[in-house]
Amino acid sequence: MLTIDNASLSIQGIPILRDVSLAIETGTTVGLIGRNGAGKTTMMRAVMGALPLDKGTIQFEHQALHKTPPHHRAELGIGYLPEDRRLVPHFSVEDNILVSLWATGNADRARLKWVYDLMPEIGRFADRRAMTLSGGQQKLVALARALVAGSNLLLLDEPFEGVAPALAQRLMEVISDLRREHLSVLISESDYTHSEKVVDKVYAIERGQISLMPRADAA
Ligand SMILES: Nc1ncnc2c1ncn2[C@@H]1O[C@H](COP(=O)(O)OP(=O)(O)OP(=O)(O)O)[C@@H](O)[C@H]1O
Repeated sequence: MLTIDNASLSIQGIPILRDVSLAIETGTTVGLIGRNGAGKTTMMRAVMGALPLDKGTIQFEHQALHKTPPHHRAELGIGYLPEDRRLVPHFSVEDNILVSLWATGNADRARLKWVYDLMPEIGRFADRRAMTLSGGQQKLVALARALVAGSNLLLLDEPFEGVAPALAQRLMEVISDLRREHLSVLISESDYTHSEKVVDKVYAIERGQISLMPRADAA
């Protein structure tokens, strides 16, 4: 379970996250919906350890993540799909997928095979350099990289942004299939278009403040 409690964070003295609390129960998929600049990426980066909190805590299982150096995330089974993909252009697709495991010295071939089985289209271009792929294909590769590392928790920052409808549908199928794996997943989106179909609960974020949204089907 991931629990963020009363977390506040500022960048260059400007408050960006204000007293944010959020919980992702193990095996559930949670949405984080907010407009451009609301604080979605900042929140994910705080969980990844790239930005320090001013106050509050981030706990994952029994680990105080806000005190854990960033490179320990792979060991904890935490995978991250950044909004801008961040693939290494000259690396092959497979090396890009495995790069998140190099820090742990654990190039887990079984996990790689599981990802290729989940997304067979990736296996077909595994040897190509990342820079020769389309933007949508690169998004799939970045999701594969997050999945290889993220055996416990996945943070997906706007995975559907700028993706053609057919690929967005495919990404949703892959994310839906993760339910069977008992993975905890956080998906951010600027509106509720895609994630609505795959999430168990949704938080709205606005100017760095977060609230749990009532489910439309709970009325
Ligand atoms: N490095 C930075 N320096 C200054 N301000 C920043 C920095 N990173 C983020 N911010 C500010 O923090 C706020 C939240 O940004 P963030 O990227 O988290 O939003 P977001 O919800 O992910 O938006 P988007 O959908 O546009 O990616 C914005 O007002 C942004 O300008």
